[in-house]
Order: sequence, then C-alpha cells, then structure tokens
Amino acid sequence: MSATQYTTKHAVDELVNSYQRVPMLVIATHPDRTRIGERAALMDLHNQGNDYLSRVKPEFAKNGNVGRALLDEFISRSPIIFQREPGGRIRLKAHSTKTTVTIAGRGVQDEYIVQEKELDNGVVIGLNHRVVLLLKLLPLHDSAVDDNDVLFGISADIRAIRHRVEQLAGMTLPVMIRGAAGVGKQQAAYAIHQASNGKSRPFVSVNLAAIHDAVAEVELFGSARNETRQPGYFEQANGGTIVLEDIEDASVSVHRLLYTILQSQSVVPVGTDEALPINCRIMLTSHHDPAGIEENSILSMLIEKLSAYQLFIPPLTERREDIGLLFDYFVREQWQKLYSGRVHDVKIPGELMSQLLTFHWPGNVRQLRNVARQVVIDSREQEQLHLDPQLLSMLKPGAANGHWEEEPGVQRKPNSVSRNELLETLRSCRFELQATAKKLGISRASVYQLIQRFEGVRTAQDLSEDEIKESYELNRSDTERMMWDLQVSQIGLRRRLKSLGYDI
Ligand SMILES: Nc1ncnc2c1ncn2[C@@H]1O[C@H](COP(=O)(O)OP(=O)(O)OP(=O)(O)O)[C@@H](O)[C@H]1O
Repeated sequence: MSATQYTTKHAVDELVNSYQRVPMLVIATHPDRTRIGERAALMDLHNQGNDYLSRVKPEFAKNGNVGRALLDEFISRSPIIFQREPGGRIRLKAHSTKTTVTIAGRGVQDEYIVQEKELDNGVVIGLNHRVVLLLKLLPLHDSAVDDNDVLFGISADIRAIRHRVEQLAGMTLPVMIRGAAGVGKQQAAYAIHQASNGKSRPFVSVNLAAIHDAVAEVELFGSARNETRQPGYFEQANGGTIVLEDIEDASVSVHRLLYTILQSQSVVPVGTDEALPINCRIMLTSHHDPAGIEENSILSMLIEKLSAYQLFIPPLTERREDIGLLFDYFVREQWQKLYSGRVHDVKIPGELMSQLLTFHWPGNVRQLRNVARQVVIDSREQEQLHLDPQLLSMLKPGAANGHWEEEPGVQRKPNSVSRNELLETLRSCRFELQATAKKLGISRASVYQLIQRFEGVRTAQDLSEDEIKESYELNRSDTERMMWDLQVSQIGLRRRLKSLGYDI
C-alpha cells in the first residue's frame, strides 16, 4: 500500500470509527461536579463481550483530557460486570460488588438484563446514590465543552449543531430552525448571531403569534406620528439579526406583511412614505411539521424564501447524555442569579439525577431549566440540593398527565386574545398559567408571552422586592390576600417569598 493510500485509508477508518456507536458510560452526576459529562467507552464489552465498572475502572475523560476512574471512596473496588448477550442485550451482574446499584432509581439485587432498545435510549445506573451514569450506545467521538458555550451539551446532535452554527455564522443567508417547544431553537439562533461578525449589533426576537392584526404594520414597519418616530422590529435589528418565532402561528395578515417586506427588501414606516432598506439577517423558528403547510399559500411561499438552510434540534429525551451537564449549568446559573454573593458548591443528589434522566421532558430544555430554578429556590438554606416532594412526584417517569405535561388542547391563536380577556381569565383561574391556558385554548408558553406583552399584567417573577415587602406587611403575610392585591398566582408568590427569606 502506498503512503497516500495508507493515509487516506487511515483517515477513512478514523472517520468510520468516530461515528461507530459503542456502549459508553457518561457521568451525569458525581460528588466532584467538574466530572459531569466525562465519558468512558466500554471497548472490552464491545470487542470481547465483557467489561467491568468499579471505583478504579474504567477511566472517564472529557475535552480530550487524560482519563481517570470514578475514584469515589464510597464506591467499591469489587466490580459490576457487563456481559454481552445474544440479541444485542447486556447482562449487568452486581453479585460481587458492595456498591448499591440502582437502575432507573430502582435497586438491583443480583442481575439486570439491559435490552437493546434501552441501550439506544440510555440506561440510568446509580452507584450508592452518589454517582449516576448513563449507559448508552454513543459515537466514539469526544466533544469539548466549556462554560462559555452558548449551546451547551455533549451529545453528537449538539456537537453537530455547534459545528453548523460556526459555518453559518460567516454567511448571511436566512436559516430556518425547527424543533419541538423548548428544545433551544432561539438559543441556536442566538449562538449563530454570537458567532457572527455582527455580534455586537442587535439581536431582535419577535413572537409573531402574539402580534395583533390591528398593530401589526406599526410593529413590523415602525411609525412616525406627531413627530414621534417608533422603529419597527426590522429597523430595530438593523445590522444584526431578527428571529421570527413560530411563523406558522402568525395570522395571515402578518404573513402578508412579511411577504411584502421580503419582496421589496424594505419597510415603509406607517405615516411616512420613505422606504428603508432592510439590513439584518433573518432567521425563523418553527415547532410544526412542515408537511402540514398548505401548498401555494402565502405561508408556504414565505417559508420557501426563508429556508435556505434548515437546522433541526432533537428533543431532550433523544440526547439524555446532555441532561447532567445542562442541569448542573442551570443550577449554577440560577444560584448566581438568585443568591449572588453566596458561593455554593452545588451537589446534585443521585436520586434527583436518576429522576431527571428517566423523565420524559415534554417541555424539553426550558422545562429542565425551570426545574433547576425551582430546586434552587427550595434549597436556599440547605447543604445540598433539596427536593420538594411535590416536584419529585411530578418528575416520576410516566407522570404524563402531571402538571408538567404540555397541554394538547391548543385551539386558538394567541393574537386573538385581548388584554381584558387575558386579565379576566387570569383572575377567574386565580392567576394559574396552566389553568388560564386551558380556559383560553392556547398554550402555557403563549399565556406567558401575552403577559409579557400587555402592560400591567405580570407574574410573581416580575414583582420588585419592595412591592412584595409592602404587600406582605399590609396583608399581614396572608398569601391569599396578597394574591388579589398583587394579581399574581399564589404558588409563584409563595416561591418568591421563600426565596427572599420570608416566613410563610
Ligand atoms: N443547548 C442549550 N444550552 C444552554 N441553554 C439552552 C440550550 N437549549 C436551550 N437552552 C435554554 O432553554 C430555554 C429554552 O430554549 P429556547 O427558548 O431557545 O427554546 P425554543 O425551542 O426556542 O422554545 P419555543 O419553541 O417554546 O419558543 C432557554 O432558557 C434557553 O436559554
């Protein structure tokens, strides 16, 4: 074989190997949190059919660093044995180890057979309730990840998206980002913006579904009245990026206006006759199946014009290996935000991580972030993260009808809801967003967006500390009265009070 042939073959082999999936253990939580996200390939299991897991074997690594074993003093040196079985199954033997082993949070006495399908989804292995590992078939490729990444994660999907983000950053073509609610479409758009030359320029995100027909022209084109100039969204994004969110949920009038803008490549502010050229990169996000769009409609033409490049972000349950890192990141982020100045070496209990890894996450990464915030609020005075029993039961696998489930009964467009209707419904539902969404026939995310949009409508998160203090004293700590006084939900209010250290 010639040198060139060898080099080419070598490169091809490396490429094939890097995409080949092998049984891999990923650290989802560990008493040393810097180890979250480290991986170990079980190559002996893959090649010879047997492998071991103990305090001293195998070696885990990330970011191409030198590997080290789990090394947790509470984990036994006597190993758990992995044995390949016919049909792609793996027998996990825990007879000879003193380590307490759990699978998906349930104790394993002697043996557990891992089915092939489970290996595809990821099997959650707990060791002494301290270390939690995900056993999953994953590509050999390692992924460097640091706290400065805008798109956090170690999965092959996120790695591929990060790679595309870099490529797209140097171009100006429009990008369509697809994926279910809360997967990180907006975050991906922001990552492209941040990686581009225009990163110091504006990043404007527009929730199209919340734009009322009556004000659509003013909001999109801008206006000039009585010498007051109000720039539209496209002008606000001048030189930077505009993200048109949930394009399919906008009204036909909004679709028409957007089409006009794209055709003329300019906007004419209401009350003027001056055409301002649009000078921003356009990105779209959508959570709908493209197959459902009516052919030859304005919407289909719009999407065709703006989908020069498409990115798809898979749901969180298809990349469970990202959950440990993301949760750790969100917990630290929330801790900083809520208790700045208080240093905390956050330890994530194994029981919680097992539950996070087995939950079905209908609200994807946004929901994971909300859970992190709630856990941080509930843990204010605790040594390690505290689990509210109610939250724990909501995170039970299969709790599909629980509070966290995304509501299926969305029947209305959010822009048909007026401020008065929203306020009245919120009051009749005691300011609970889920109940309000159900009653209005829109999604919970849309209720939230409408609240942000209408002046004088708020959630407990928006209240200032002074307002809370005043109402607390005035209503003598009665949260029912405070709810009517401040017009926000009692649950949200109680959470704010707790996080501010009030006695309730
Ligand atoms: N890979 C990621 N790394 C860091 N944060 C992320 C990541 N993915 C999502 N997030 C965070 O999760 C939350 C939801 O993400 P985002 O708003 O981008 O979702 P989305 O897909 O646009 O949702 P929707 O369709 O409901 O508007 C945000 O707070 C975002 O910052």
